Amino acid sequence: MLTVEGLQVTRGRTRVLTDLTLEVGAGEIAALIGSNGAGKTTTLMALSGLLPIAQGTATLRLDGQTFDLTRADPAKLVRAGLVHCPEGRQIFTRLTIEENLRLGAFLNRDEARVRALMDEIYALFPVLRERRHEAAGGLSGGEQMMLAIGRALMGEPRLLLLDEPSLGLAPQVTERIFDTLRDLNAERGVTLLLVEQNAMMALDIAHRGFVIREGRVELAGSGRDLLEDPHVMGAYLGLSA
Ligand SMILES: Nc1ncnc2c1ncn2[C@@H]1O[C@H](COP(=O)(O)OP(=O)(O)OP(=O)(O)O)[C@@H](O)[C@H]1O
Repeated sequence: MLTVEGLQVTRGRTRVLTDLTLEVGAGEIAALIGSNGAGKTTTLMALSGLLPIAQGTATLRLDGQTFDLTRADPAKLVRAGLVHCPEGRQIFTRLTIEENLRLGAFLNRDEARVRALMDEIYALFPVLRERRHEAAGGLSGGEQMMLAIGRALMGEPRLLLLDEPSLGLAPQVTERIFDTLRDLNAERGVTLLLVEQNAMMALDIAHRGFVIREGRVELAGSGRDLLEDPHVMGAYLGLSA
């Protein structure tokens, strides 16, 4: 579904992605892991058109259509099903929960469909329904993450780029979020490309994992293989296996 080869991205004066190559198959959960500053967030931003790609190729294939991510119009990509749930959640704290959700469907003119999507998200995260008319800023960190994921789902993603869903959340809340991600993938067939500091959690649900270091993929393998590789856990992530 997604093929990236030799991707190079510069931020300021730094070439952050030096030569990034990866592949994500339809229906998979793929995880990008690696230490701070390795280039994980930059990868997602480049793929969704938020940062220019200096060199390399990035191709998305959906339903027989091919999109060149190095030059595609971001709105067209969203319409095709590439949705980015950014780092730090980026919800609108003064808007209500429902207003935030609606923003995720800004390209959708079919009100009945928008309502149906919202109902699906409320079924997934009932707390959002209960508080739908409240300002989103009053939600806890975990609830805000649910809202950020919900808003992304309003765009009916086929490929969801998800940046650090566990950021700042308590372990039980992170677990709940990861269970939901696993269900979204297994039951609704949403392909996920996940960036995570919490490598253990991410690799545990991922079909494929990529260890990023200095803007390139240093190691790739199945989630299970990487999880069981003491070299990965020790040398790259500063964790003991
Ligand atoms: N706005 C920016 N301008 C210039 N350089 C930046 C900018 N944002 C990030 N960088 C640099 O890009 C590099 C990679 O950052 P990136 O956010 O992609 O890393 P990451 O792997 O996602 O790590 P983190 O988990 O800390 O976000 C870092 O060296 C960082 O200093």
